[in-house]
Amino acid sequence: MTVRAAVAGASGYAGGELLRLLLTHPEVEIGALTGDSNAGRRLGALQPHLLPLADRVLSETTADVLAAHDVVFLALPHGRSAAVAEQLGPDVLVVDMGADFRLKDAADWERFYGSPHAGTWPYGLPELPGARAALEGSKRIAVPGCYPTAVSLALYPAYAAGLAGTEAVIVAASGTSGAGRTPKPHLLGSEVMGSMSPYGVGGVHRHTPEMIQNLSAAAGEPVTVSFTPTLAPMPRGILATCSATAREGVTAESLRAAYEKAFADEPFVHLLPEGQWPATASVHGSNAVQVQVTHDAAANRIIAISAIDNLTKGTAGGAVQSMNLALGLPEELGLSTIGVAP
Ligand SMILES: NC(=O)C1=CN([C@@H]2O[C@H](COP(=O)(O)OP(=O)(O)OC[C@H]3O[C@@H](n4cnc5c(N)ncnc54)[C@H](OP(=O)(O)O)[C@@H]3O)[C@@H](O)[C@H]2O)C=CC1
Ligand SMILES: CC(=O)N[C@@H](CCC(=O)OP(=O)(O)O)C(=O)O
Repeated sequence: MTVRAAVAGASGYAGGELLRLLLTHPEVEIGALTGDSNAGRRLGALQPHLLPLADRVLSETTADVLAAHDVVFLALPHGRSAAVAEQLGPDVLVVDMGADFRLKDAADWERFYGSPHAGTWPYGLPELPGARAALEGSKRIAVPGCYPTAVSLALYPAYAAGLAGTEAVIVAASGTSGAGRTPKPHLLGSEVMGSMSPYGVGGVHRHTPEMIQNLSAAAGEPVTVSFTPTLAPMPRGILATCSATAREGVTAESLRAAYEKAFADEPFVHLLPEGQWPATASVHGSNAVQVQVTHDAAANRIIAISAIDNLTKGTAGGAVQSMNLALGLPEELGLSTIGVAP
């Protein structure tokens, strides 16, 4: 089976990472590439690391250009996907890497994104309970946000096994590519290098309701999330440090057993050996997720830490993994767990 794939947002970071993966996917042929301000430019001038596509010229992002493909990936800013998606036919597989179709609760969407809710699509985090069944054969996929990917994978086994209290506290560090390619003063090298800084503090970050949605579903009861993101002086990577009160009787051993069971058959999620902790450098450019968990007995808290590459498992790799499931291809096709180090 060869599928023809179009990529909208090919000049951005998420679109560039997606193309890097699609170039080595054995069943994908790369079709139309589109941009906005960069329409008309050669991809080689914008994504020089994608040598085989250097002479491709970006088109305008219109439904006409994107239609007539088997798969359309939308790597566009929030709120831009829905208008394009609604013009694409029901037979086209549409994979939205933005947020437009992630949230189930319309009120949450309106509160955090400030626009009318477009709808909800099957959620592209296959590792969550029940997610694979919803993705298989689907023609619409909502790829998760990068922080919710890291946090949900770190904590869902503890919630699914009934081991964690319902108030999760998360501090996560992200590399600057998480903020996209549009220039902003706080992303200047001189602002970021040699410094770490929090942002979106106090329950206002738009990924908070997405984490609540995932963890509450795993727990079977409402979970609250206190989420503090921080910007780290590195181009890629997320390290999510997550904690919750341990329910009575929880030990490091019972936690480990729950996580071993949850991840036993997962091709991309790796519970590290005891005593070894996740590091962003270990998953650079790979679709792997590193997780470690323990019980802080003195504070009676579960501590779960994950590392992902925000551009790979955090968006483009998750999109390809979900596409594979939707098309009935092997889930791991075109994806690697091999990183780049040092
Ligand atoms: N970066 C990350 O780690 C992650 C990103 N995502 C999501 O992926 C999507 C893209 O993010 P990212 O690549 O980081 O962002 P970038 O800013 O790097 O890229 C944005 C892309 O969208 C295009 N674009 C901008 N405005 C419009 C518009 N009005 N209509 C059509 N196209 C437009 C840009 O085109 P041009 O350059 O030609 O103007 C560019 O190709 C976002 O929804 C983001 O939330 C999800 C998870 C992680
Ligand atoms: C460092 C940084 O700024 N990160 C982005 C997360 C981007 C992302 O993954 O997610 P979306 O698809 O929801 O935009 C942020 O905090 O807004």
